[in-house]
Amino acid sequence: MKLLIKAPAKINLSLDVLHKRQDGYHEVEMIMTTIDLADRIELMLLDSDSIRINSQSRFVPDDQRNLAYQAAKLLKERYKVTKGVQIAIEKTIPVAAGLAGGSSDAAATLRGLNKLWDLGLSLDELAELGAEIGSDVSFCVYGGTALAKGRGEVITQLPAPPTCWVVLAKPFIGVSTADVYRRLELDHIVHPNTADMIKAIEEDDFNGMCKNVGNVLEDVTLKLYPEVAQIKDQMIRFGADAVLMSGSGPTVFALVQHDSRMHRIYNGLRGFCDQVFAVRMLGTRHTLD
Ligand SMILES: C[C@@](CO)(OP(=O)(O)O)[C@H](O)COP(=O)(O)OP(=O)(O)OC[C@H]1O[C@@H](n2ccc(N)nc2=O)[C@H](O)[C@@H]1O
Ligand SMILES: Nc1ncnc2c1ncn2[C@@H]1O[C@H](COP(=O)(O)OP(=O)(O)O)[C@@H](O)[C@H]1O
Repeated sequence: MKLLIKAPAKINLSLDVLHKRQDGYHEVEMIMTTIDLADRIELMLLDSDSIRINSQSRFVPDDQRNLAYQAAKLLKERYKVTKGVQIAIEKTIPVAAGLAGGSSDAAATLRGLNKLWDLGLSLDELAELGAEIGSDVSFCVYGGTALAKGRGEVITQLPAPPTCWVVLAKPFIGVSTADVYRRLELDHIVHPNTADMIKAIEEDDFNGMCKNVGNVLEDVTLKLYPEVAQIKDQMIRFGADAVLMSGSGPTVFALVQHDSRMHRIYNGLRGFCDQVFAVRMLGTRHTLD
């Protein structure tokens, strides 16, 4: 038996850090949404008691370090599953880019194995397990649009954001999330207005959404990699309605309503960046079937 599952990337429409916690993580408030840029995960049932993993990407580990492997191992141990699985990952989401590709692969593996191994778990139960793998995995289990609090695992669903294009540009660098959080100077943060961003989404107010994008990690990554700021400037010059770095970066995204401007930004950045995509946001949450 085989299952094919899509694992979509996320962007952070806003990302605020409230304080550093005793456990070393940061207390966050983030508005996250899934986009139509996805890895494909193929799960094949094995009768032997093993987890095998492969992907063609040279940037992704082919062993127990892979987050999809960790998802399978967690389910297998927690629910004493005696069957195995072969996990094949076809990467499209850029790696270490602030788009949660690894977290989404893990979340898709949790959703898929729930079915393949016939575990009967709810999305809430899968999201709780996901938090043991990484801070962004719980959100990725649900997908859609949400407010994420705690270290990222406390999820409140929101409606789909106003319709627009998302043009993503990834420079030729990868960023370590841990390093970016470590360098964040908590006393010098300009906090985004999360409440106003939620209001804009709830009222389907595109201009309000654009006005309230903000990411406190942006300054840290911009200082380390000036090319990220250059991409932002170019997107603005090409007519973006709003521009922001996603997560810890280095991917930058533009929100834009008009098709002609989307094309101008996309064509203007191609060749200048490692990878460029023009996609839509995915409004709806995942379901279990
Ligand atoms: C910044 C964000 C925004 O969505 O995403 P990415 O840029 O990674 O996509 C997330 O907060 C990243 O989530 P994720 O990548 O799952 O983080 P984890 O694996 O749990 O943690 C990696 C490291 O980041 C730091 N970390 C992460 C989350 C958090 N709330 N506080 C932290 O300080 C910790 O140092 C941790 O060791
Ligand atoms: N399935 C996976 N896909 C991508 N990266 C993975 C995966 N499993 C483990 N990783 C590791 O996780 C790190 C962060 O990957 P990723 O989730 O793409 O980035 P980000 O945390 O910036 O969203 C990478 O350096 C990679 O080695």
